[in-house]
Amino acid sequence: MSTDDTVAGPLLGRERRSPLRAMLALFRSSWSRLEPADRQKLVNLQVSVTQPAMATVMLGGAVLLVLLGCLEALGWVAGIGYPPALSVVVGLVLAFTPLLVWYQTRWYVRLAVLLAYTAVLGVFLSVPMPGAIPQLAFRTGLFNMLPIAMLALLVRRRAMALFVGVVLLLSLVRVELHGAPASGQTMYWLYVFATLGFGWMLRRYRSEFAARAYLQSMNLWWQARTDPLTGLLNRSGWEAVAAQSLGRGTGGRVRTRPGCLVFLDIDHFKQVNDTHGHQAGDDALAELGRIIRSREGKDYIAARLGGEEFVVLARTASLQEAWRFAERVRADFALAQEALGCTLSGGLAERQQGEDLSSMLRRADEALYRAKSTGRDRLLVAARSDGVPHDASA
Ligand SMILES: Nc1nc2c(ncn2[C@@H]2O[C@H](COP(=O)(O)OP(=O)(O)OP(=O)(O)O)[C@@H](O)[C@H]2O)c(=O)[nH]1
Repeated sequence: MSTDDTVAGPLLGRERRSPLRAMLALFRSSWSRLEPADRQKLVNLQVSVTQPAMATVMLGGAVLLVLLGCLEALGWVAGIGYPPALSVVVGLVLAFTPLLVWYQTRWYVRLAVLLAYTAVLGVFLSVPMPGAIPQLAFRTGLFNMLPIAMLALLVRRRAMALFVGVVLLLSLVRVELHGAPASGQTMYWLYVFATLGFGWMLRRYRSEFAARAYLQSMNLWWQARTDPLTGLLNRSGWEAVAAQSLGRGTGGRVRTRPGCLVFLDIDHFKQVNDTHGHQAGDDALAELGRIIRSREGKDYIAARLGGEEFVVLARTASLQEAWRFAERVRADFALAQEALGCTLSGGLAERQQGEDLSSMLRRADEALYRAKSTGRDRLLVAARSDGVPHDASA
């Protein structure tokens, strides 16, 4: 899960809607609500889950071909023109393809193996040799189990499209070479398209289910890491998101701006609670959250750490930009809370080479402490760790 997304909408519970609307909703996939990075993660996750099932289905098809070859040799079932021994040998060779699907890491190689496997199995199960007796209805039925299972298991759209192409091509070749089974061409194509349709539906269901479960888990993740009063991240959410964001590069470009941390704390908040009541205190906290959200810039990660302490990591801001942001928040808050006379103090720390989050937080906290002890209602910038003082307001 990419942790720098915004909150992912309401929880997806059991939605009450008409059956028709529920069916149509399957066509508006929840995938569209996922960020590209999350989609990629979900694709990888689904591939890893469906891979063993896919390998098992492929092994099953190969075993079926060996079995048919043996039964044909015994004269228990009618053949379609291929020597039974060849069916057995081809079946045994195909039995190794699941290993390739299992161990091969490149998806397009796996797909090529699957397509080749499908073509070969399709020929031996349902495309007869020209001139052979077309005892085909049940054989084709057996083969068409494969598209249903594979479409339910294929994850990537391109893979699905190519797979459908191979199945249609096989069906076409078979009709061209030998006509449709006794039930007739119309019935045959209905059968083929119903097979593909059901397979596609299963795949749709699977990926929709995965996307919804993923969105649910993302929602729960954010709920557990969001402060309900202010809508900002809570401490654990901020630590996770901010630490991850600090560690992340800027896509190969050298970051010229170091980033800053702003630590804000409402002055005499206990007094606000004691004098005007807890609700007035809550309102002041919510107001500060709203102001921070309205003033924060791109790449800002804001949180309520607890009580009346707020923190903002301005990932790519210069000290001057962070200062201007904090100053606007301080002024907006003083204005909004004029009636209560509620003010804000803050400490700012500019990130130093290789500095981690806890060190920035500690320095900003020291600056905040100095702002509090020198009169409150002000911002101060932390000295660098080598002791050189900063002056961002200049
Ligand atoms: N209304 C409300 N009050 C809270 C909440 N969380 C913590 N507080 C109160 O915030 C107050 C914090 O008080 P102090 O830590 O003494 O800080 P202060 O009074 O702001 O003093 P300075 O920070 O030194 O200016 C306490 O009275 C807490 O009960 C909350 O969610 N809502």
